[in-house]
Amino acid sequence: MAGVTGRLVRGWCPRAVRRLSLLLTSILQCLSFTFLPVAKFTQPFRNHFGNHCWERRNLFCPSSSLQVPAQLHMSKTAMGASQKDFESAMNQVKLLEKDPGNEVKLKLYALYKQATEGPCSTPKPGVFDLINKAKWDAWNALGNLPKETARQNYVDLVSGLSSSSDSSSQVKPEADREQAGYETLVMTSEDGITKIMLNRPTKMNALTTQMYQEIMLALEAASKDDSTITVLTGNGSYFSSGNDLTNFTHISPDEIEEKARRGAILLRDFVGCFIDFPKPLVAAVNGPAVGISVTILRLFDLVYASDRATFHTPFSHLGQTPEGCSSYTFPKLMGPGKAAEMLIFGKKLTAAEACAQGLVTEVFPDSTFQKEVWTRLKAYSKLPRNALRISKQMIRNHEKEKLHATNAEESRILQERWLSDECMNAIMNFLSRKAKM
Ligand SMILES: CCCCCC/C=C/C(=O)SCCNC(=O)CCNC(=O)[C@H](O)C(C)(C)COP(=O)(O)OP(=O)(O)OC[C@H]1O[C@@H](n2cnc3c(N)ncnc32)[C@H](O)[C@@H]1OP(=O)(O)O
Repeated sequence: MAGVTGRLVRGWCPRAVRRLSLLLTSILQCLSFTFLPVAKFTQPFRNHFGNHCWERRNLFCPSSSLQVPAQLHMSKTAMGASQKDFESAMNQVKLLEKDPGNEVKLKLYALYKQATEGPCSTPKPGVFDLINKAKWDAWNALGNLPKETARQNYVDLVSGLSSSSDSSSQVKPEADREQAGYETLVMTSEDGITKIMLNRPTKMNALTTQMYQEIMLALEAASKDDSTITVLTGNGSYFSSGNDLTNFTHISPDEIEEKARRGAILLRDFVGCFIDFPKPLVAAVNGPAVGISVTILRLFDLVYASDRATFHTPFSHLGQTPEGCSSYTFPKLMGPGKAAEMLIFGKKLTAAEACAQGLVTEVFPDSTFQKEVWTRLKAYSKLPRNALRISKQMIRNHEKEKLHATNAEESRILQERWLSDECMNAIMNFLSRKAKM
């Protein structure tokens, strides 16, 4: 990478050098994937390389396997909760049906640490270690709060959560329940359908690193909830404009290679979630789709599109290469020639063309799109849940291994592409296009 940078810098005018520096500090923020906002501090508990399972237990109760200090084994006093109450609260947390949200999880974490270890005395994590820093800040903010009080507060907090969780579980399953804890998505469950809506309409639902993470979290939750069908759609005029190109900002030159490596891991995990998703997965493509939001469509079981939608994969224009398993799925679906037009030459398809190629299942007039799609899906969601799930898996299992291998290879190749001059220049052009107007 140093070679590429050196080559580029030599012979450039100062303005170009500044632009290069912007670019280099920018490229592949999609790679700064651990730089999640505090709200997503659950991420470290994810097994990146494994089976996409989330180990929430560790967050709520970070030391469930930890020996409780002897001095905590005391009976309930006027001061507060007994050790038994505390342990029972820890168990209750693990049983919570509804995610209490990251703010509450931070509080639980802090109180737990204070109750078991006392005031925070560990070194403050670095400024870039946002997740651990958020946890450290929450713990440190408790100052010298006595262990007993922290324990009581923990028990009280969990008790409040459990009662609100009880009352929410009495809500009729049909009720539209918006899931808390997402900043870039709106996730709702209604009529046996879990809807994940991309929610950055002013940016055409361009996918930020946070969004990739939240989509993975949402899919994980949807795979386990009691819904029959999961739907991905977009808020506003676009389905999604693909990878957010401002992800490629604020990265220093010496970080680039490492961030590219981590970016490839995130890409592989993100696409892996779609390959492995166990229930019927539907895309309601409400408007134009670009890049990765097009390629992953072949991993859905149904793709319903508005007649206003278009399908565009301008990878070559961006100095990049196909992902989302499209280098395997598109030629298989539409033949190598049509796939080449899309994936190599960036030909944009209309909804009708995408339907003719088999990428879209059915096209609806934009004016009736929402009504027709949701009526159809509500009817489907009443079909026997397990039969749908098993049938989906029977269809998908044939090619799962091939899909994972393709996904790994595409991610590896993109990792290299992100470091190329072609990719840097293309992204710089996009970022500077408004300035040129
Ligand atoms: C872990 C995964 C790693 C990534 C895997 C690889 C993924 C690859 C891809 O997805 S490649 C595709 C990347 N996307 C694009 O190239 C699209 C870029 N955007 C556009 O071409 C246009 O914005 C448009 C055609 C989508 C819409 O054009 P228009 O109708 O003229 O609107 P604006 O351009 O004014 O857009 C409004 C507003 O949104 C911002 N925006 C739109 N798309 C993106 C984007 N992809 N990245 C960043 N920002 C985007 C645009 O800048 C405007 O913002 P502003 O009003 O200027 O603040």
